[in-house]
Amino acid sequence: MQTRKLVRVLEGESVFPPPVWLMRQAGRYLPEYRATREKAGGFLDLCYNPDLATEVTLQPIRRFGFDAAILFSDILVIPDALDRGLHFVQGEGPKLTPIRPDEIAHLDPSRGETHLAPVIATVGRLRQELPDETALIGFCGAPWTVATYMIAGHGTPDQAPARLFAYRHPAEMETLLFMLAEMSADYLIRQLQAGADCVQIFDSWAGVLDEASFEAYAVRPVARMVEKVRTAVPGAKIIGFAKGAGTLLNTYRQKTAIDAVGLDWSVPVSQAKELQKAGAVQGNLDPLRLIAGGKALEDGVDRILENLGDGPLIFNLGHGITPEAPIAHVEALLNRIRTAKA
Ligand SMILES: Cc1c2[nH]c(c1CCC(=O)O)Cc1[nH]c(c(CCC(=O)O)c1C)Cc1[nH]c(c(CCC(=O)O)c1C)Cc1[nH]c(c(C)c1CCC(=O)O)C2
Repeated sequence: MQTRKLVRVLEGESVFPPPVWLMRQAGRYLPEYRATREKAGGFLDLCYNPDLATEVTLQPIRRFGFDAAILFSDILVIPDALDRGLHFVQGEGPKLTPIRPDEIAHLDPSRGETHLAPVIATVGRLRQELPDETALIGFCGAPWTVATYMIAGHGTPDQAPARLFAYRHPAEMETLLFMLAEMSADYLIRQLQAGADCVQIFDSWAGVLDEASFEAYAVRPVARMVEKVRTAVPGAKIIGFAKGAGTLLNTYRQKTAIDAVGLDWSVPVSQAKELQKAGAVQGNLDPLRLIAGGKALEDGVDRILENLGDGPLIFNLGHGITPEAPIAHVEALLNRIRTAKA
C-alpha cells in the first residue's frame, strides 16, 4: 500500500487530516536556511549544489515533519540553462537579459541536459535521505510564467511586457512557449525518473491573461507538457498551480488533465468543492493569515478543513510562505490541522 499520504490524495483518495506542505517551505523565514544560504554564496550556487540544496530541502521536514518535501531549486533554472544572463540582485529579485523576438529561434534547449544535471542529482539524493512516508515533489515553471521573466528581464506587477510581446509577435510567442514546454517536460521526466513522487507546474502569472490568451498560452503548452511527461512516465502525478485563473480553473483542470489543481486564496470554497468532484485540490490559505496568527489563522484553517476536508485535499497556502512568517505560527497551523476531527 502507498504510505505517502500526498500520493494517495493525488490518486483521488480522501485522507483526513489531509497531507500538508507549504509552497516555498524552504526559505528565508528559517534561520537554518539563512545560514546555509550564507555558506553557499549566491542563490543560484545554492540551487546547483546538490549537498546544500539537499540540506535546505530537508530543513523544513526535520523541523515541522511536513508530509511532502519540495525540491529546492527555482523556476528560472530553465532560462539559466538557455544562457539568458540570469542573476539575483539582493532585495530586487531576478534579472535576465530581455529576449528579442528574433532571438527565439536560436535558443538551444539541448543545453538543459548538462546544465540541470546537478538539480537531478539533488532529487536522487533527496529520495535516499527523506523518511519513507514523506513524498518528494519536483517542479518547474509553466512556459508562460517563465517566458514573462525572459521577456521583461525582471519581475513586474502585471507582466505587461510579455502580454504586449504576445499581441505583437504571436508566432514568436508560440515558438518560445512550445520550446519551453518541451524542455520543461524533459526536465520533469528526469526529476520523476530520479525519484520524485509527483511534480508541480507553477503558473504564478496565469491570472494576467485574458480568456483567449489563457487558452493559448497557459492551457495548451501545459497540456502538451502533461501529455509528454505521461508518455515517458505512465501514471505520472502532476499538480497544476495557475495562480489567479479564477473561473477558468475548471477548464484548466479538464484540458490539461492534471491530477490536482492548486488554488490561490481568492478561490471560493463553492468553486473549490466543484473542482474537487473531478479530483484533488490543493490550497488555499492566505499566506497573510499565517503571518497574523491567532484567530485569523485558526478561522482560515477551519474553513478549509470544514468545506474541503471530506474530499481529496492537499493542505497548502494559496501562494508561497513569506520571510515574515513566524515559525511558531507554522507550528500552530500544523497542530490545528493534525488535531482536527473529521
Ligand atoms: C515566480 C517564481 C520564482 N521562483 C518560483 C516561482 C513560482 C512560485 C511563486 O510564484 O512563488 C518557484 C520557487 N522558488 C523557490 C522554490 C523552492 C522550493 C520551495 O521551497 O517551494 C520554488 C518552488 C526558491 C526560491 N527562489 C527565490 C528564493 C529567495 C532567494 C534567497 O534566498 O535570497 C527562494 C527561497 C528567489 C526568486 N525566484 C523567483 C523570484 C521572483 C524570486 C525573488 C523573490 C524573493 O526573493 O522571494 C522566481
